[in-house]
Formats: sequence, structure tokens, C-alpha cells
Amino acid sequence: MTPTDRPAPPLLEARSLRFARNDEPVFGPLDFSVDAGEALLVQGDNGAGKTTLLRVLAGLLRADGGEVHIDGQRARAGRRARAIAYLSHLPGLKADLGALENLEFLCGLQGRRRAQSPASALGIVGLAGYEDTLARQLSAGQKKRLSLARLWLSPAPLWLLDEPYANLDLEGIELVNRMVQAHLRDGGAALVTTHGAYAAPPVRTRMLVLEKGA
Ligand SMILES: Nc1ncnc2c1ncn2[C@@H]1O[C@H](COP(=O)(O)OP(=O)(O)OP(=O)(O)O)[C@@H](O)[C@H]1O
Repeated sequence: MTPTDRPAPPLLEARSLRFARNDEPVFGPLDFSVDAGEALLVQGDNGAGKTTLLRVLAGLLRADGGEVHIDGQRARAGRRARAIAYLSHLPGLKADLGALENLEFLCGLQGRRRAQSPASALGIVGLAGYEDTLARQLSAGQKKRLSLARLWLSPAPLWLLDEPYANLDLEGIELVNRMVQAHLRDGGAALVTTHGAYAAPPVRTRMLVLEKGA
């Protein structure tokens, strides 16, 4: 086999990854991988460790053992910052900036996806007309939509989405699914935590089920 025949490494790979709090295991050891063009649904009951897993993958918490690889290389801080876009429970917005200003500020920090602009992203998430509305004046669902616009603008290939459907109406849920589909078609990948209360988007999807302490 020549180097060019070798299959591309997974976009994300976890090897024997585990995390504990006060010597109590939260999850792991876990082995899984996610390829470009693929979604991994992370399921589990309340407290099973889904958010903790995403925070460990994002580098916000330090694993107690195991490794994370991105594109076949050990995930160090710089690689994580370039490769990962993290949508957490918290909207991650500047409360006293307008919706458009928030996106422009974030694009300045993270760069932006090809051929997309803050204004077009606001339209995609249904917030056209809210350009100058301060983030703190948006409803919970509108804040989530603004966070989705931020996600959409990110050039990072790997999306870590923690309960992306929370606070969204039916149209918002479809919006998330359409965004995930488009991102995967574009060669990205997504990890999505869920309690299983939604229909998986029609993309190549695998499932990781976490059980408390297991
Ligand atoms: N900051 C923290 N300090 C101490 N323990 C924590 C902290 N955050 C979470 N935990 C504990 O870690 C475990 C896993 O929590 P985590 O938030 O990862 O679960 P989850 O699967 O995302 O839950 P949910 O479905 O309720 O969002 C739980 O037992 C929780 O109580």
C-alpha cells in the first residue's frame, strides 16, 4: 500500500479516553472515531457524562487518561482551536453587543467559513431584522439561533453540539438538522448530544450511549 492509498485518518478519534471526578469515574475508557461526513449522536440519561465528554474533547477539561487525535495527530491546544467549534448549553454571546456585532466580533476571533458573512448567517438562522438588537434582549430561542449563526460561520470542521435543539421551536429543530447535513456534505463532522427526543438527520450517523459511571 502506498501512502496515497491509505484511507484518510478519522477527523476525530478517542483512544481509551476517560474522565473521573474525585476518583469516581464519569465516563470511559471510551474508544470511538468520527469520520469526515459523519455524525455521532451521544446519548445518555441526565448526568451520564455527555457534556463532560464534549468539554474534554474541546480541551476545556483535562482527561484522566487516554488520547484525543484530530486528523490522525495528537490534539494539542492549537489544533483543537482550529478544528473544533463548540456549541455549549450557554450561548457564548456578548450580552451588550448587537446580534450582527456579536458575529462580526466572533469572526474576527475565529475566522469564517468560505463565502459566508455575518449578515447572511443571520438570515440563515431566521434573525434577519435583528441585526442591531442587543444579545441580552433576544429570547432564549433567538439566542440559540444566534449561537447557531456563530457555529455556521466557523471554519472549524468538527462541531461539538451540546443539546443543540434546546429552546428551539420545530422550525429551529429543522434548521439545526439542515445545518448539520450541509456541514457534513461539506466534509465536516459533528458530535451531537441528545436525550434521543428528535429524529436524526438523514446523514451517516453513529451512536455512542453513555451510562452513568460506566
Ligand atoms: N462542575 C461540576 N462539578 C462537579 N460535578 C459535576 C460538574 N459538572 C457535572 N458534574 C457531574 O458530572 C456528571 C456528568 O455530568 P454531565 O453534565 O456531563 O452529564 P450530562 O450527560 O451532560 O447530563 P444532562 O443530560 O443532564 O445534561 C454528573 O454526575 C454531574 O453531577
